[in-house]
Amino acid sequence: MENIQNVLASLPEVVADAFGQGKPAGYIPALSQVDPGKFGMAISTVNGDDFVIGDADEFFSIQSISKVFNLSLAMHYAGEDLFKRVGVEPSGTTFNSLSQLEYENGIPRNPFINAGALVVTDALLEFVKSPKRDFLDFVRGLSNNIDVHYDEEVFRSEYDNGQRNAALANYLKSFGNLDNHISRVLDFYFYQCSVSMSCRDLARAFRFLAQDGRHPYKDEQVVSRLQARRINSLMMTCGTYDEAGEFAFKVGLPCKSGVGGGIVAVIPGEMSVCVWSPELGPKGNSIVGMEALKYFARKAGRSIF
Ligand SMILES: NC(=O)CC[C@H](N)C(=O)O
Repeated sequence: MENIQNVLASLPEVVADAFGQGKPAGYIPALSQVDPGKFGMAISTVNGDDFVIGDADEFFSIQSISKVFNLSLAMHYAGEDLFKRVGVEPSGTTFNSLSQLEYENGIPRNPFINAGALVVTDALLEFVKSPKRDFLDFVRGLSNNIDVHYDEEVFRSEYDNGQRNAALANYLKSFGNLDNHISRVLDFYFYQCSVSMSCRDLARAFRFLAQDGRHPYKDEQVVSRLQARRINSLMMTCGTYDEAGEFAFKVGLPCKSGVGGGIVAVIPGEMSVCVWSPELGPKGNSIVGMEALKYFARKAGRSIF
């Protein structure tokens, strides 16, 4: 493989034309204020090496990337039972779609659309004593960075504009697929989305998925080997919503995106990669981020296919 740092160094030029085609998320006002020209990328290898470029050490809102942490914790505690309440099929709909829930009787298609993440959040609440603290500690441990924090302004902004998520939660509750009070589930869900991390933090934190579930900094399993494989498979088929086919086609790696403009990709057995650039395409995924991953995967000769 061509030297990783060289591939990274060539990226800003490669992705230059992709800027200006999308917009930062507008429906969460705090996110629309982020500088659209930001670009960073980080790689964390299973040997413990980091490679970074651009704004890779700047904090940004992880948004739906948090759904992987949420799912990992819930799978760790609840095991197989979780999948009685949430499916493992791609949805082919937007991440915050309501319509499927009605004809599929309140069982969300997968854990990475908002409805699915709300169910997983509800399940996780059964196992954690101090949900917010435990979640933040978990993510800080995975990234080995105590400075990882939650952003109060983003949280407020989400809460004040969270009518669609509230509708999803109410709908799930009406089908009996939420045990906890709706406001408790939403509060914890918005908290998870409001965590701020850098590309370097996220690349490090996702390394457990590149190394069979082993914690990147502790001598323990985050999830079992089989669970790590399953999480990767869900990222591949559902991690970028109704653009998952396009990602499989063009990038060929398990990916998880967030409307903060971050995308994390996993190369099992080798490394995890995080790219960040806030301008989103119509499906809610970073346009520049996708271009960067496409180039990286091709140049580095990596794909799971
Ligand atoms: N795709 C995303 O990143 C969506 C997360 C966002 N907090 C929401 O619930 O709408």
